[in-house]
Amino acid sequence: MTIYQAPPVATLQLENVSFVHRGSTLLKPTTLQLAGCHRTLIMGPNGAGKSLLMRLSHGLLTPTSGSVHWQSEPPAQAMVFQRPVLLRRSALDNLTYVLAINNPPRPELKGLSRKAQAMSALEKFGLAPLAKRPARVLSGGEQQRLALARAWLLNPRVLFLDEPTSALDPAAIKAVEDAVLEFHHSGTRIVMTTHDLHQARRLANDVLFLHNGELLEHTPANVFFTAPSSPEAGAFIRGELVW
Ligand SMILES: Nc1ncnc2c1ncn2[C@@H]1O[C@H](COP(=O)(O)OP(=O)(O)OP(=O)(O)O)[C@@H](O)[C@H]1O
Repeated sequence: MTIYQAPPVATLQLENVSFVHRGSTLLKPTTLQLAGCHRTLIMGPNGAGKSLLMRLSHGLLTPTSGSVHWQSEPPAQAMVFQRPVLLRRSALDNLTYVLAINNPPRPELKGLSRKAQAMSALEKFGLAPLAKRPARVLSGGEQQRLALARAWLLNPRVLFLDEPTSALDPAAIKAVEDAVLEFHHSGTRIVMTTHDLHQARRLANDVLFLHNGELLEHTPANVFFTAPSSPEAGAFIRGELVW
């Protein structure tokens, strides 16, 4: 059996990154470093700038000022959204499509046809019986697993997830969390937003806490949950209304 050892993940560096839209500063100048293969959870109230920070980090948005860079070659990256964006095709075809435009395959799938690679991803995420079903009629949880299967085929070294479980029931949440842990165990760095404190406690190695477009904390999870340094994070953890 070949054991695939993932190489170290490049460090992401944000230097004074801000985002201004029509005169409003939505993200104040932010400097941070994400090093190592950790699971980083981004938390904060609605409108705090969590998604913005993630989209800027992933390169979907250009900062108004400052710079986003990787300390070596930018790694393969994928992003999973709250509402998965799927093509009007079958579940299987959604995956073969992404394989047709992205190379190379995951090391453990090398030598397999695109269809066989896609089927193996569907099996991995418990979707094989739904392979022929149109992706858009799948349930919310199934669609999210399909989005994760698609991300898995891209073999990302960094996976960004923007509130991937906010519309899901407990069983579907568990399936997504298991998948996140499996990505991480296979050497993928995780960066994820959530509103769910229990989920953050289950998954986080470290936490970024944002409030009103400002990064107030970047701390190891155990410190964040027991001794947050900002009053806003303290109130947020206690479940008090913060905005
Ligand atoms: N591309 C954009 N252009 C202009 N404004 C934006 C853009 N993206 C987000 N915003 C605004 O920036 C603010 C922060 O949005 P963001 O989506 O980052 O918040 P969030 O912390 O993820 O909130 P939620 O928990 O509600 O998802 C909001 O007022 C939003 O309307």
